[in-house]
Amino acid sequence: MEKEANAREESLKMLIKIFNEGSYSNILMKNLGQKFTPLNRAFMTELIYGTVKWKLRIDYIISRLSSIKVDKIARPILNILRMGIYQIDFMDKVPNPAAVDECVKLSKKYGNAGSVKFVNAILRNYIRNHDSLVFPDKTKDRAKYLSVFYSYPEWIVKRLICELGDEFTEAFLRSSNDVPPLTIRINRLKTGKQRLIESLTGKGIEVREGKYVDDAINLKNVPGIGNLDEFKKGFLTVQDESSMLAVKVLDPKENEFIMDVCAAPGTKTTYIAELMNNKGKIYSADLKGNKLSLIEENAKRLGIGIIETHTKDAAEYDLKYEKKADRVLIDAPCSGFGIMRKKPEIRWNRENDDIDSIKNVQMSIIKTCSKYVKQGGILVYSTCTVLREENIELINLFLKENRDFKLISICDVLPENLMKESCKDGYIELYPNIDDIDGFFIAKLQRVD
Ligand SMILES: C[S@@+](CC[C@H](N)C(=O)[O-])C[C@H]1O[C@@H](n2cnc3c(N)ncnc32)[C@H](O)[C@@H]1O
Repeated sequence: MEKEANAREESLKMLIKIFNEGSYSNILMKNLGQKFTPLNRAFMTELIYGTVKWKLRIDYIISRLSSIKVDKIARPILNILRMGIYQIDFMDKVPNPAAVDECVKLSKKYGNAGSVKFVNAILRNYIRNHDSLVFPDKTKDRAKYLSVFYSYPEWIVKRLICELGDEFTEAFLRSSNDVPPLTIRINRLKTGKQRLIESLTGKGIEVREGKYVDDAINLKNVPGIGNLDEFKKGFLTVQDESSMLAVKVLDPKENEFIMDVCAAPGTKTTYIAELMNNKGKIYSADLKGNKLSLIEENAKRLGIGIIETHTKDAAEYDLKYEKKADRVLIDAPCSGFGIMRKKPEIRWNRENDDIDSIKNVQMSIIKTCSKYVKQGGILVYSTCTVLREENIELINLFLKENRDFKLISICDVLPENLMKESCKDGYIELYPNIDDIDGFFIAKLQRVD
């Protein structure tokens, strides 16, 4: 019990870091180390990710119950309330009285007698009147309703409705709140699929083969992936199938020269190297020099020796590489709306005005790095977002001004069960609600002048 109380307090501290200091939930969880039992880690993971995801809906609930405006409630107390409402609404295993008691205990420590009363009253009131809670009217203001009910900022909902339509947006928002499986990629330089599956199942881990990529395995009941021997020995890498598909579309070959220009932390760079059988050369660069060590550590762990890392702004031209690369991968910085299942705070960290500046960076990068592609060579542009203005619309704008590039079919490199109309036109849009993997965009271009 004592341990569980600590888990709640640590969760509170992490929520304050996420909401008030812009920290990322996955990085905070990774840094927890061995401080908590696997059971408590699982509890904290659900509590933190869940509270972050459902913040807007929870704040709406608080606003209906509280006489104090949500933004006037002291930060720790507000986050205690958020955790309490999340437990009452979503964590069936926590009895409601226990959720209230634990929140009251926390508010004693982080507030005063008034806050204890306040937290107690709001949570008990919510339990009593849970069923009579009224959400915004879905027939009057669809965007507002979707925003509150599924817990996304209204501007994101509006943008999505504009691009994807009403029904599709609702399905997308719903599934972007799901908990995704933990997907890993087998490192075939070091092990085989059967061998890895056997050693993981031998540890009580539930294993299911990937849906689209032969190198993908979905795992359940993993007690901390970084602690597994299989991880330490470099037999696997955590990677979603969408991200693997971008590399499948790039289709790297042994002894080629490949440029991955937005590469950190190197998930795709290292897959490229594995598919090249660790033969050839990979230029792997990122704007943020402090992230290069992640690529280098990953490469070392996986037994890869063909990667050269560089700190480089991909929007700045380097004449040295003009028409030198067999293939260039631009895994562009983007709004990230395709991966909100894994990084729920993305929705709170972006603003409407950010999209235009993101698009400007994407366009500068593609204009610059396309120059590195040799005659007949390949350029793959990918993002982890579903906004078409960052995806196919951006590619079409680029192609208008760059007649020496054309989109080419990707039917030959994708599995049958993923074939979509657009694949023959050289691109694919992936959605969690349709394809059951991260939302992604992948386009394949060839230099043809
Ligand atoms: C989507 S992430 C890349 C993920 C990576 N490809 C992987 O699979 O592990 C985009 C990366 O682009 C980097 N970035 C942002 N702006 C950049 C720029 N102007 N030039 C190069 N890299 C940039 C970010 O630091 C970030 O690491």
